[in-house]
Amino acid sequence: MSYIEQSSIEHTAALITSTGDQPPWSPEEFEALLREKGTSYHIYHPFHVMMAEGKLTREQLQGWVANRFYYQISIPVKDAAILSNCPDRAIRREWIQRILDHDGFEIGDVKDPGGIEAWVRLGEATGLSRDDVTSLRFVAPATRFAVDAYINFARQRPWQEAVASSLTELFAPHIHQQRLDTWPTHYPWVDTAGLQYFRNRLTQARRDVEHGLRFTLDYFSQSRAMQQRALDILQFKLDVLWAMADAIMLSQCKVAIVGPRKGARDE
Ligand SMILES: O=C(O)c1cc(C(=O)O)c2c(n1)C(=O)C(=O)c1cc(C(=O)O)[nH]c1-2
Repeated sequence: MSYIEQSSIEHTAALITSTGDQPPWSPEEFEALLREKGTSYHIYHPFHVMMAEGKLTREQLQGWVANRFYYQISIPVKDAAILSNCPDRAIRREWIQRILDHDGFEIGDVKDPGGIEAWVRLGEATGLSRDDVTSLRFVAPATRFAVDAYINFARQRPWQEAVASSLTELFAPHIHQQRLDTWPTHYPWVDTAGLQYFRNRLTQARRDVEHGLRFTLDYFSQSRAMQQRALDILQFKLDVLWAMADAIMLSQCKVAIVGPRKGARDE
């Protein structure tokens, strides 16, 4: 059964009322199980391991940045889907900050270009042009499929499930810090000003996850079955990130073996 079939709205309702054989885990046990999922975070994917060890070529690092831009522009769309499904004003007031973080804003004298713009500057710091990044011409088809699965999940599933799917951010500060620590040594040709995106996310991700985790621990604690559902959702999102890394790695291999796809890189 697929993630989505497994979790029809009727099924979610059944999970709430299900007594099951076992009582719910305590909040501490449940949180520990969510955190244990970090063992399959994409920081352990061979492509990210190579990145951290300085083994990527310039073209491979550029390929990662260009592909990841599709994730960057999709995050606020995903967050807008959550807002559109959520009737709870208090949740929406907190959640909307995520869209501002990525899209940026200008309110009176206060301006923030936002995370998407910071990612374009990261691309420029690696030697790509703004158009190389924003045109999406280097994005591999399977990267789109993986990222679109995440957007579709947020559109189609109850907003509480979509909130839980953001919890991979529990593990994100570590990978951002790893890049800040290793890139200047391994990839000295990358302008360090371009690493600002990673610096910004250290605090933003911790704040986001504090909110998302508090909500998930509370909402999904009504039964053991619901807690298991939250763990499965987190696994789905880990798989999205892993699949994205697979897609990026394979697209870089193909470039090396058979040359660029027509319409990409040779333009
Ligand atoms: O660079 C990364 O490895 C990484 C991972 C993740 C994540 O774990 O989902 C996010 C980000 N970065 C990130 O920058 C970001 O803004 C973000 C938002 C979300 C989300 O699910 O809402 N994940 C992530």
